[in-house]
Amino acid sequence: MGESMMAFTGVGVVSSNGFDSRAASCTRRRASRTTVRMAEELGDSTDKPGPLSTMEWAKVWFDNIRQTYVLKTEDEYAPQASGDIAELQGAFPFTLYKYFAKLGAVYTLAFGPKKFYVVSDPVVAKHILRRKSLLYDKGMLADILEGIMGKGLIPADFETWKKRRRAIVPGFHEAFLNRMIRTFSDCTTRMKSRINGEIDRGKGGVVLDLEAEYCSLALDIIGIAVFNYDFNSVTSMNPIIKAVYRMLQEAEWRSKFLIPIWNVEPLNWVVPRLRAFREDQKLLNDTLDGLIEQAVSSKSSEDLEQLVQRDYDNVNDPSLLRYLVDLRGEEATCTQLRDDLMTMLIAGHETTASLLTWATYLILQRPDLLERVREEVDEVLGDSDAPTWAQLKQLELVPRILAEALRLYPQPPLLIRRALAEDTWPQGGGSGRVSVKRGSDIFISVWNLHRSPDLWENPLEFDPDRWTRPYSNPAVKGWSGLDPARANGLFPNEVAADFAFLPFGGGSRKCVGDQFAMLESIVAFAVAMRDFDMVLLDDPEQIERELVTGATIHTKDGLRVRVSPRRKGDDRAHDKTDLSHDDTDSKPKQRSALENTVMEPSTLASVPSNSSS
Ligand code: HEM
Repeated sequence: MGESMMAFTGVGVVSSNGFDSRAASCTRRRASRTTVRMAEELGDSTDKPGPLSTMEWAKVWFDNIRQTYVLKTEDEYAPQASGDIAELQGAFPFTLYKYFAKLGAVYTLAFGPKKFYVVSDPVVAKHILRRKSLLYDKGMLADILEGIMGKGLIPADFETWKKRRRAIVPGFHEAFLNRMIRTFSDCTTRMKSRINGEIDRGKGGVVLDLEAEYCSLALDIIGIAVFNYDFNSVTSMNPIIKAVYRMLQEAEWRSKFLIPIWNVEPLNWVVPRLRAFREDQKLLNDTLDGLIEQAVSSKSSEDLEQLVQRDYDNVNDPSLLRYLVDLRGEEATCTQLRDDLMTMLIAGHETTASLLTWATYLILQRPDLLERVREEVDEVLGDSDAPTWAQLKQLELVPRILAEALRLYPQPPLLIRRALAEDTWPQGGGSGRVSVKRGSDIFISVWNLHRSPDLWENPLEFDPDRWTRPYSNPAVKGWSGLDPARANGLFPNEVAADFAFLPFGGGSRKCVGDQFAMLESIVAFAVAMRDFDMVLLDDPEQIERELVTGATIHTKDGLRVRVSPRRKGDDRAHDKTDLSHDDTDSKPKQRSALENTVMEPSTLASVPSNSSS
């Protein structure tokens, strides 16, 4: 099934992922606040119902088959989409948008014994992700990822998740993030030097696949941040890097595969693909085990308060592994630590690379915005390759561009949940209140939410300045609209748009690495835009037509860009072809490409105005 897997603190800024990283002296209060906050995020449900038994599953599937194929009746509450399953493979999230236009903000899809609710409504999304989060788990996503991430945060059972989340979230404290800014700039500088080397060899310009460049950059950064291991994939390739890439591809492939054949143990030794995966997994596990053993052998048990006061500028190993091993009171087995690390490696790698890819793709079609970005970055960072947190906080347009890239290309485009108890959803913009049974599978379509004409002005337009203008639609009952004043931090998040914008999810399962990822992307994007002139070589309309998706959204064959050193002022006045796809005309080109990809505006107009009833 083509569903997807998947998910700033400054001094005095409260992080939205459950951790308030104020001054170090507040640490004890902060630790208990993490627990309180977590309780709040778990919503107003009281107990977490357990997973379904085999007998319960048999009944759910029997009822689905009976309703869909024997009685041929629709769900009592939500319209049902009918379509060719082949149409859904590969382009699944985008196809869901077409059905959204026809059927509204909540509808169902049926395949064999399976039935899915597709939700494109911010009020219902908030209900599921935040208000009643205890009534839902990750369902199919956990089934798919367990073989890769074990009991890491994404597929873990509830008790393990609660314990590990409580340990991991405070690990992204201010001193750690501050130290990571140095890692972001060091790795970005390394990428820059390599590109400059290629440019020199190419006599002034070179054609690069920027998607691959950003992928290497993000891998190097996450390796250092999570387990203090430098893959150095920006400049080299070795068996471990290859194994990581194949593991990521496997996670992506499994997320699209209908039958979980990898759960049939003997097949893992017979099917070549699964056998190769096992070998990669062993290589990677051995490497991680070695790093974990090393960390454990030099363990220095400390309280959270002491850990966040460490002099991160001077420690040899600033990694999350070091923090998790040293954290007193949350001791974990080596296997658990490995699962934690593997989960963060996978969750934090391609997501960030995709964000950088799409932000670059979008800005290269808007020379007017590129000029503004360069003005901002020149003014705030000057020529520095080592920005400070204080400088990063002064950037305004860059974070808005990244937020807008995440709006148009959310990573992942779908969030997956399963109802563990009967529940009735609020009306929101839908045509009526929907009741779901225990065992119902749900896709929250972030792609649809982010492009809904009910929730955004000119939803398909790349308009980073929208994040400065309030927007509301009283017809979507219970939705408080976009209010830039609610964006409490360096970038607009789900709170600013009241769950119409879910770049990092929301509620108790919200991304733990949101601020890390945004800081990383701000550094890399700002430096790349400041220092290079780039020309998009492929036709944006074709790129849009051929989007590929799994856990993240990719171009079909990479983002081909001609890169040369940035020419400033007079130099550039002599040659106007270096800035972007077509910089002779500063009118936005973005809109038409986006419109052609997914849905005609006329179709959009026919989206039932969910809002009226
Ligand atoms: C631009 C980059 C990123 C994006 C767009 C992103 C997006 C997301 C989203 C949407 C979720 C929620 C999934 C759900 O509710 O089902 C999530 C969860 C998660 N993310 Fe991220 N993420 C990014 C970077 C990172 C990084 C850098 C890390 C780690 C260093 C990370 C670690 C995680 C983990 C562990 C979870 C699971 C949390 C839980 O279930 O408690 N992510 N991410």
